[in-house]
Amino acid sequence: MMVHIPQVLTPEQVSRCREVFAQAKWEDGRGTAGHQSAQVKRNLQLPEDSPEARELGDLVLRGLERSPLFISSVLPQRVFPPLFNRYDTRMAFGSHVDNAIRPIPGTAERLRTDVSATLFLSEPDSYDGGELVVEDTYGSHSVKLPAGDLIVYPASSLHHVTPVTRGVRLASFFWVQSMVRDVSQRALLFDLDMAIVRLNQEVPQSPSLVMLTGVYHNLLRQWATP
Ligand SMILES: O=C(O)CCC(=O)C(=O)O
Ligand SMILES: [Fe+2]
Repeated sequence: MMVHIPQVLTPEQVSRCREVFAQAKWEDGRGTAGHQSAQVKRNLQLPEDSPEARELGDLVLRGLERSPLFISSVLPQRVFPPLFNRYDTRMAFGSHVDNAIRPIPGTAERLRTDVSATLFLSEPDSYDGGELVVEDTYGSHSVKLPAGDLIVYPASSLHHVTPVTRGVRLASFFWVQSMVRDVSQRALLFDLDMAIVRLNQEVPQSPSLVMLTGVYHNLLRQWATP
């Protein structure tokens, strides 16, 4: 299940990110990669514990909290502090699966990565290449979104970023531990939630809304580990 979540950041917030990026010290992205992905990763990142990553990470986290589509599709339990990457011309990230467990920087805790996320921060016409390509059982999906938009996809998916052939691709990326670990259960809850929202618009007083909302919460009660 891939979900496109538009406008998690406003154009002003995207501009603030680019302003900070222009002054920041970037480091080799291989520092946070696992053994296999380090071999195919060619990009730059802001250091995890830098004040820049913390300031911009907070912007992203606040954007996520305001997004009903993010909450409904991901059912977040914990969000990894957002990281930021940059692909200059000729940089790319080959095919890999993200590490299942990640230490949360600055804490003794760890997060299970159920959902992976990329928030695009460069306008699509400012660079060529740099598509995020995600494989699932229905084939491969190529994603390049307007600055400020987010894509979420199962962290279990093989994915890669194609080489940037012109310009610079900037993004935020992070992982989420979901209250519902199983992707097919999450997808069912998301479909049900969207159907309830639609029915509420089409037939606002429908008695079926009460029953369907009950089914939603009772499924969540069975499947969620809050
Ligand atoms: O840059 C992206 O869109 C994805 C980055 C990624 O796959 C990773 O850091 O694991
Ligand atoms: Fe990845």
